[in-house]
Amino acid sequence: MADITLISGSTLGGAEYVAEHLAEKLEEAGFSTATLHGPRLEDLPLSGIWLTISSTHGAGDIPDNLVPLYKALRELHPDLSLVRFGAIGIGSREYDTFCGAIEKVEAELKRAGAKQLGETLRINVLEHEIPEDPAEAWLGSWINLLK
Ligand SMILES: Cc1cc2nc3c(=O)[nH]c(=O)nc-3n(C[C@H](O)[C@H](O)[C@H](O)COP(=O)(O)O)c2cc1C
Repeated sequence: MADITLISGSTLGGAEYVAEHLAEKLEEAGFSTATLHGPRLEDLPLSGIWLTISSTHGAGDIPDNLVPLYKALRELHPDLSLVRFGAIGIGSREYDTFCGAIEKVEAELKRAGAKQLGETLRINVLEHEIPEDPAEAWLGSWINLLK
C-alpha cells in the first residue's frame, strides 16, 4: 500500500492535474503515492492516508467521476476509522455553492469515521489561475502533520 492515496474528482481535468502535481511533490518528499482519478470504494485501501481533491460542478455538485464513491460512502457505510485524510476543493467564488463538492465528500468521510488532518483548502480559480500553486503551498504544512 502506498503511503498516501490521492483521490481526484474532476469534470474538466483541473483537479486531476492538481492531484498529479501534489503526488510528484509528495514523492520528492519521500512518500510513496497512488493517484486515483474517480476511484470506486473497492479501489481504495480502507486504512492509511488519503488526500482528496475535488472540483465542484452543477450547483455545488460532485463531479460525475466521483459520484460512485460518494454514493458508496453514503449507502454502504464503510468503516473508515483507520483512514486519515486531507481535503482540497477547487471552485469558483462566482457560485454561491463555492467548493460545495469537497464539503459533501468531507462530511461523508467524517461520518464514516475517517479523521481529517489539517484544514480543508478551498481554491478559488478566479483568484488562482494556476491552482497547483496554492495547493503546493498548502501541501508544505500538511506534510508536517504526517510526521
Ligand atoms: C457548469 C459549471 C458549474 C460550476 N459550478 C460550480 C459550483 O457550484 N461551485 C464552485 O465552487 N465552482 C463551480 N464551478 C467552477 C469549477 O469548479 C472550476 O472551474 C474548476 O476549476 C473546474 O475543475 P475541473 O477542471 O477539475 O473540473 C463550475 C463550473 C462550471 C463550468
